Amino acid sequence: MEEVQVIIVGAGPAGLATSACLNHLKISNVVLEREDCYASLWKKRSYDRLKLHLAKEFCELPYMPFPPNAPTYIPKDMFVQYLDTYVSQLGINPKCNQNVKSAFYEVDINKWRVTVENTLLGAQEEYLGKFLVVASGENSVGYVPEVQGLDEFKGEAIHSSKYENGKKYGGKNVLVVGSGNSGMEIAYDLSNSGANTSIVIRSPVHVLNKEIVHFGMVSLKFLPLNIVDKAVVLLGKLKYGDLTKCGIRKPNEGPFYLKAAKGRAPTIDVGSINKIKTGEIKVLPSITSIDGDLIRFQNGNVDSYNAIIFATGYKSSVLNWLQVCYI
Ligand SMILES: NC(=O)C1=CN([C@@H]2O[C@H](COP(=O)(O)OP(=O)(O)OC[C@H]3O[C@@H](n4cnc5c(N)ncnc54)[C@H](OP(=O)(O)O)[C@@H]3O)[C@@H](O)[C@H]2O)C=CC1
Ligand SMILES: O=C(O)C(=O)Cc1c[nH]c2ccccc12
Repeated sequence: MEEVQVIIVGAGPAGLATSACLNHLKISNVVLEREDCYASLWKKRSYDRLKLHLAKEFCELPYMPFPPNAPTYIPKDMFVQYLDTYVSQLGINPKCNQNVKSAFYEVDINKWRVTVENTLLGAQEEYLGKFLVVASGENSVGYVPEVQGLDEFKGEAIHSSKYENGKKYGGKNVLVVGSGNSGMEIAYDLSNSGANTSIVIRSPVHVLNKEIVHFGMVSLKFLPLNIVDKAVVLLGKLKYGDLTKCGIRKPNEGPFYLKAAKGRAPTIDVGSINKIKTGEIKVLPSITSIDGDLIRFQNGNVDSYNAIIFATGYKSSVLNWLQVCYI
């Protein structure tokens, strides 16, 4: 049993940054990580062409700015290098292969008791701490919806977290399901690799580009959110025109409101919108069923596909282990 002031669950950027701040204040802490490395989503479950969508000044962690010569939008590998340097320079010592099974607050001793399975040893370990920080992320477990016939689908079906690049999909009919940032960018990547690409867009979504988002982020320092939302929606309309005829509807609420209130980020266009406009990427409504290699859609379309990439988002795992919630 190890006792510290603060137990941090999750060694992604948020958990690492929390540990760095506590180290700076000389407050004892431990970072527990389920995977065999820190920043596992960045290292193992993100596609090759990924770059941060927000400018570097909005993505740096405490005590370590990006160097002035770093590009404005940091590519994935550079962000991973940055995190490696961060961990070594700020004295962070994440404990990997530590799968948190339960965390509850013991009222008698005023401490959190966290039970962990050491997945290397298969043994159970315990930690006690005055504070618990949940930094296990919103993107913990890939979510794939239930679709009638999916189990017998004749082609390949993967979650977006397993997608690296489009190399092997050239000439294939590929369906991307989901129009969040992963889905839109993967569709673009597939199309660039010569795949006949379609994308399912089932709900309204804001489409902006990174320059408009940057303008919004800077404006938020001076202006209220509803004004910034109006301005960025207008800029989006000037840039892209009316996308409803392409099958992309706009939500009623603004993009920064939706990010702040519901955690839903706008889709940052990296080139897919132009491909949708030219018909290189085909937009489809929800899937109704799958039969062999045939996929049926809500508008009555039926087509044959070689692969499906489910860019349908993630589920948080916190409710699986957090027993008492004082938040
Ligand atoms: N460069 C960057 O900074 C990047 C950042 N990200 C971020 O990572 C996070 C995760 O992104 P992402 O992986 O795109 O996941 P998201 O949760 O953002 O998007 C999931 C998408 O899948 C759709 N969906 C879910 N179930 C179905 C279904 N049954 N049929 C059709 N569509 C469905 C959702 O639609 P609905 O709204 O209808 O549920 C939504 O459009 C986000 O915050 C995103 O912004 C991602 C990629 C790159
Ligand atoms: O990480 C994401 O969800 C992004 O795509 C970048 C992002 C973070 N916060 C935002 C607020 C408005 C627009 C995009 C983002």
